[in-house]
Amino acid sequence: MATPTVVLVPTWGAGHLMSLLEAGKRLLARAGGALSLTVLVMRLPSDFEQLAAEVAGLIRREEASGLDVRFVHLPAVEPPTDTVGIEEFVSRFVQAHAPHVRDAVAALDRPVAALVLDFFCTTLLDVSRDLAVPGYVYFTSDAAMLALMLRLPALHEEVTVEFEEMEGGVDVPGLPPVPPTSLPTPVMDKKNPNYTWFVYHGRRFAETDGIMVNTAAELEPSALAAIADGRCTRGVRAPVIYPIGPVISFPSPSEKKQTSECVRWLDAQPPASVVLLCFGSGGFFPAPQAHEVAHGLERSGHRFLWVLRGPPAPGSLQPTDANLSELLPDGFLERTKDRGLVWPTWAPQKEMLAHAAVGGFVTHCGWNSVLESLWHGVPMAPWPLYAEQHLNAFMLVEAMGVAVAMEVDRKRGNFVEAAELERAVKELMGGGEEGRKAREKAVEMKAACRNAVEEGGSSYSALQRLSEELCKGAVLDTSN
Ligand SMILES: COc1cc(-c2[o+]c3cc(O)cc([O-])c3cc2O[C@@H]2O[C@H](CO)[C@H](O)[C@H](O)[C@H]2O)cc(OC)c1O
Ligand SMILES: O=c1ccn([C@@H]2O[C@H](COP(=O)(O)OP(=O)(O)O)[C@@H](O)[C@H]2O)c(=O)[nH]1
Repeated sequence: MATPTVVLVPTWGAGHLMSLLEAGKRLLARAGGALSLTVLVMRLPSDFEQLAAEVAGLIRREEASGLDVRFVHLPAVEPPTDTVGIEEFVSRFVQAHAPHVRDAVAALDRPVAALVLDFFCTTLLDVSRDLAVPGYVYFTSDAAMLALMLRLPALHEEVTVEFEEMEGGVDVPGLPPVPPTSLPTPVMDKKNPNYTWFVYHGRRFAETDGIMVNTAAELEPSALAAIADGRCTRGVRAPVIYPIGPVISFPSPSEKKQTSECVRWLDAQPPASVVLLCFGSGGFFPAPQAHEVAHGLERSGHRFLWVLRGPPAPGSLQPTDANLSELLPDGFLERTKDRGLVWPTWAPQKEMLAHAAVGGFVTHCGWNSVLESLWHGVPMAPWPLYAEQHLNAFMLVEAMGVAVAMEVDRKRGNFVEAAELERAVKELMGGGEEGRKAREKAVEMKAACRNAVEEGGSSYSALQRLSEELCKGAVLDTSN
């Protein structure tokens, strides 16, 4: 019999595709040759040209890796043109692929052990049901966000006004009461279709055979316990949760490129002396905000490495390389040249966080960035920008204690004043009690992350359980 296959259905964001693929490869390793991977690839619309090229590059690298991973390209679909945001767009674009997903899975020449769907793809649970194949979700973000999404269908009924208008914090079991201003962007506006899609996905998560989540039991014990106990899904069966993280994909030695100039700059700095600022695949600053950051960094007196991107070109969602003379105050680069570097393009973030010179991280709180920071024991100052990042920021400070608080004005486009950045950087890099505690906690989390994925660790064992579960059910024939 051909090796049974696990079918992965990713979406394409930087933090989604790589993460799901890496999780799939770890599952293969645990199955010891008893499973293979099939990845269904959706053709991106023409305005995602740059992203499509990155996805194609990634697929070429994986195909050359010698692992049992096959890529199946799905026929193109007409993208929806009347959507209001990324959440609605991705959900409807994926939904339009359902017949192609069904045909592609039914046509596979090997038994299918399961469909593993990115969290925007829950409409495809209908396909798994139709083909009688187990359906799982891979959740690329944290257990806190998962708890909120599972709780959302009931919260929607209980809270009849906008969350911002309610008294007190939002009740999500396993989390401290969540200030409405820390909710993910789509949850801030109930009339928006993005919100409706989030309620939909939250409801469908409870129908899965299991949810793999990119966290470790030791990082978020309270949120994970609340989900497992059914407190987030009262009245409905609690989904089976597999915390398998941190799932971080590191380049293999053969994939390692030349050392970047920004990493060489770090080589010349003292240990734990540099604050790194980097804002994910989508973060950028217009000139007024860049000026505030520059003044804040200059006044902090600390060494810095600042990854600064400029606004996207018209019709694109991706930041451009920064034009530093347009974005920065006059004379800033000259005045700070002995202790700072502004890097205007994509940066090797994982390598930078691994560097001994980096002592703190001002981050947009994308979950992959958070995990990379914890993996290296680097404490953070949160500057959330979009998606679920405000919730992540809240959890990093209030529940995990690995970050110092920073005031971000969400009503002014997540604006941070120079004086506030200066204060937070001083706290993070030296200064007071809050910074000291965050540094201590980050070191604890580093050990927890590494233990979790080692043989016998909590995430290793969760992946082992899942792999056994999938191998047991992998005799399904979808061909009839
Ligand atoms: C699929 O393509 C993209 C997805 C996102 C995106 O959008 C998003 C919207 C939300 O309201 C909540 C989210 O959690 C979310 C997540 C998300 O992608 C990133 O996912 C990471 C792991 O979950 C991470 O936590 C980041 O914070 C998210 O930004 C965004 C995007 O372009 C920026 C896509 O192309
Ligand atoms: O200049 C950059 C910006 C981002 N990243 C990587 O891109 C991913 C971003 O994922 P995250 O979930 O943090 O945020 P998103 O970009 O999805 O909002 C992380 O692996 C980062 O290390 C990087 O390598 N260089």
